[in-house]
Amino acid sequence: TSGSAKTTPEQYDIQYLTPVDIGSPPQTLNLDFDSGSSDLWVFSSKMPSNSVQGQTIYDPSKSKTAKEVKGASWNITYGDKSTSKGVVYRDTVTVGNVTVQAQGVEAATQVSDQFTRDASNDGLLGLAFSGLNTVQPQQELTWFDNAVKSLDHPVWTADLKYHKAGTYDFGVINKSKYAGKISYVNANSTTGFWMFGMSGYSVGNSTFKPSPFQGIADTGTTLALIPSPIVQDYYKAVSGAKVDPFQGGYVFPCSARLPNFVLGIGQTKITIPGKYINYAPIDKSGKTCFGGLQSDDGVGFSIIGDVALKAAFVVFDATPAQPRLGWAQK
Ligand SMILES: Cc1ccc(-c2noc([C@H]3C[C@@H](O)CN3)n2)cc1F
Repeated sequence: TSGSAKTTPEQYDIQYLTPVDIGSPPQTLNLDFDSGSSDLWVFSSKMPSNSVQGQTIYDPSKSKTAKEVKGASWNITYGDKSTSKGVVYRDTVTVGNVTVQAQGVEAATQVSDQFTRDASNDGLLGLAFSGLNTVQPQQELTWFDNAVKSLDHPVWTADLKYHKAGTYDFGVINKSKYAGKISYVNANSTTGFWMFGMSGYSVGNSTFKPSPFQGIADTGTTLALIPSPIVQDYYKAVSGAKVDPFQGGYVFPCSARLPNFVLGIGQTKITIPGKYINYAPIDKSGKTCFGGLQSDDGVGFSIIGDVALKAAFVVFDATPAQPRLGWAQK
């Protein structure tokens, strides 16, 4: 089998939400597909009502196929320190006409305020490696790891777009979605992440600078967090750019012209258009804007999030002997 699901950006492409059918009859929730984590968790009927503000909840008592996983619990913290936790059911989960029976569905009993405030996000579907799953005493597999046995190929692809809907495909590499050839690099999955090496970068039309660094492909992170010397080099070319400690990174006048940023990955180069890096105004005045490229200081590796991923067609190839990431222009 193979399948395709449309994914739709929230304002400023802060995250992309994808419809998922859970249970029988199907309850459709819009989830944040996150290649940087490995829990499938949802807003649920088990939460206090005041922490549900506009989201769609999963109610296992209304699903004929839901079975509680007795004694199981989960608890997760994301990069921005937001958290959620709860109990576990197994139920039928369908994404883009690919169905998994008895998928671990983690029903939230509590979520932090950042989740409650995001009315369009009904939970997350983790697409990192299952070793990062937080369910105790026994880890659950990700939806993809359960689906892979029935997929034509052990792959899924991300075709995210700037300010418009894209697609996640499972089990197939759709040639109509990219241009030229796909360039593959090995992924180091021992970290549980889709970790890979980049060879260097260039700013605008300048010469390519060899500067090897490691990063993770993270569909759940909005921006691209890369080594600070590279970020410094980029914003040197943006008039009026400066680090604003109160905003937590580089800002610049919204009227500034932003150069393209090129990432060297394997045999290919991915060009991130300057307009993707003019991420969003910091306030309603629209005078000052926040950069889509920021420093990865404090993380330990770079986080190649949506600002970069939306400039490419990305293949997450989970071939057991050697996972790898494929990159193509589009
Ligand atoms: C309110 C909220 C907060 C965080 C996230 C979130 N989703 O994916 C990620 C990144 C960071 C790393 O944790 C794994 N991938 N962060 C989503 C939210 F809706």
